[in-house]
Amino acid sequence: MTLTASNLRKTYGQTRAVDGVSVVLRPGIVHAIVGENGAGKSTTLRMLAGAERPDSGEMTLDDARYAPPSVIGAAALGVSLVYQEITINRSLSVAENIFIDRLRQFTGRLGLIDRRRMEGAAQTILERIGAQISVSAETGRLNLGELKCIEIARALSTDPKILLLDESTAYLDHREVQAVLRVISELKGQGMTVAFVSHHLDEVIAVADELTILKDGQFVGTYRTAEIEPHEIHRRMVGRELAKSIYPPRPAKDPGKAARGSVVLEVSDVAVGRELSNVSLDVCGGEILGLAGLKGAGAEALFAAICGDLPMRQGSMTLAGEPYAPSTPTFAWRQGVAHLPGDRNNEGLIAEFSVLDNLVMAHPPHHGPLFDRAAAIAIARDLIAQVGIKTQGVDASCRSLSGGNLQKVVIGKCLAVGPRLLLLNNPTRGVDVGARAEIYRIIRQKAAQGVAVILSSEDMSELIGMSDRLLVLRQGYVTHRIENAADVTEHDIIGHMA
Ligand SMILES: Nc1ncnc2c1ncn2[C@@H]1O[C@H](COP(=O)(O)OP(=O)(O)OP(=O)(O)O)[C@@H](O)[C@H]1O
Repeated sequence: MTLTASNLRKTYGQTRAVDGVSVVLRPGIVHAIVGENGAGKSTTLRMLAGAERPDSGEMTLDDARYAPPSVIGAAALGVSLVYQEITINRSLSVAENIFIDRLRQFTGRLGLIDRRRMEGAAQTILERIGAQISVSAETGRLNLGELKCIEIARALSTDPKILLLDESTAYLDHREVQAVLRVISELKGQGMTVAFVSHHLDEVIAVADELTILKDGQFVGTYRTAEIEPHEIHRRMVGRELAKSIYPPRPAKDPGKAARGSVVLEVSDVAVGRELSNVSLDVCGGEILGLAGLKGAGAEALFAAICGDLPMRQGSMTLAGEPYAPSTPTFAWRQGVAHLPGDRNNEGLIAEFSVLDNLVMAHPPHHGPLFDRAAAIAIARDLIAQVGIKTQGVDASCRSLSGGNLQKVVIGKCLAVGPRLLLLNNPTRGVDVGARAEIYRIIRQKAAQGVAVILSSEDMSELIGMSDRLLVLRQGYVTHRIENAADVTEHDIIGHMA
């Protein structure tokens, strides 16, 4: 099926989210849509999938007028969307979520759902995308990557002719990304029409035949991937040439100084639930310690213990040499331990609140007992400029921000507390390449100012580019320690992860 969109426009209040975008999605062709945060990519996909109505513009599906009234209406015509944000109902099982709109197809004569048949069908789709998830699992216990796999499975379950994926790989670990890219190539081989949004150009180059670049809501152009150089894609997306490496240089070693600063956090023989066992590590001021591992390998449990979200089952910690056993996240924040969680929507911020409220929430400035709004505005403006948040203003609701800009708000919130320890879980998830370089610069700068940083990431090149030392976690244990991350390759790390 061919989906053609011409001159689409969509405005939200003062914001022209999409302004004159045209795109043609053809069978057997994988089409990437790329652009900076807030460029209009999600809005474009949402219009193609019936989740938003364009203010103007035309769409056709195989030459027939196409104006889907809803996502369900679009799915009935063969167009299926995987949203950027997680939409799983956590009170339902994996299989129920996959078939949420079509449970009736598994209902027998007595009105009972044939669970075995439904779970078998769910299992087949999950295996197809390489996801190792039990179909009867409670979704409340699953991690973000697993939830994303369920959403992709749900989109595939309607047997679509056109599949639209909005940053679906952002939540996946290395193994899952490879599996999803394989599925995309496979679907292409079967003649399916696929469009996807990604901030990772290596993924675009690996699977996309064509790409459309958007900038500030406007159409820049459509190109054949084989005929455009990566630096040219960047230049047209960002409007300037990007530096060769987006990672700032590691600080030069001063031979007169000790190899490492003083220890900020020491973790000794710590165990957390079933997810983490006998882990010992330390991180010094000025240092970035990277944590590599597949989903559920233990990094999230370790962060949860350090930020007071989960109790330790065993072991002890010290912070700046003092015994440290945080009982709540608030206690940890007050000790200068800032945590950027993997799930920005449920743990990182309150979407209904303004950008300002979210930025200063962890450490509100006050004047005596009263909230100091003037100081809060000054802090928020400074952070908006520092991290490059695209917003209508400090009082705009976070609901009006694009995904990457929401991520930048959570980063700003961490910086606002003046941390001595920064726990970063996939800090640049959904952030465009230009802004990523800026965030890396800020992280390096904080380290240079003496902050200790622990970076957990599913992006291997980010881990290698940013870390000074690296630990590899597997099934809750540290399986490998790399003293000099500058000397390591992705291949070396992956070998210790699986
Ligand atoms: N519901 C909304 N209300 C107000 N503004 C919105 C809404 N949805 C999107 N916008 C604005 O429209 C613009 C485009 O947003 P969109 O989500 O399409 O960008 P994007 O290219 O997908 O960005 P990202 O890479 O960060 O996900 C942004 O400026 C965003 O703030």
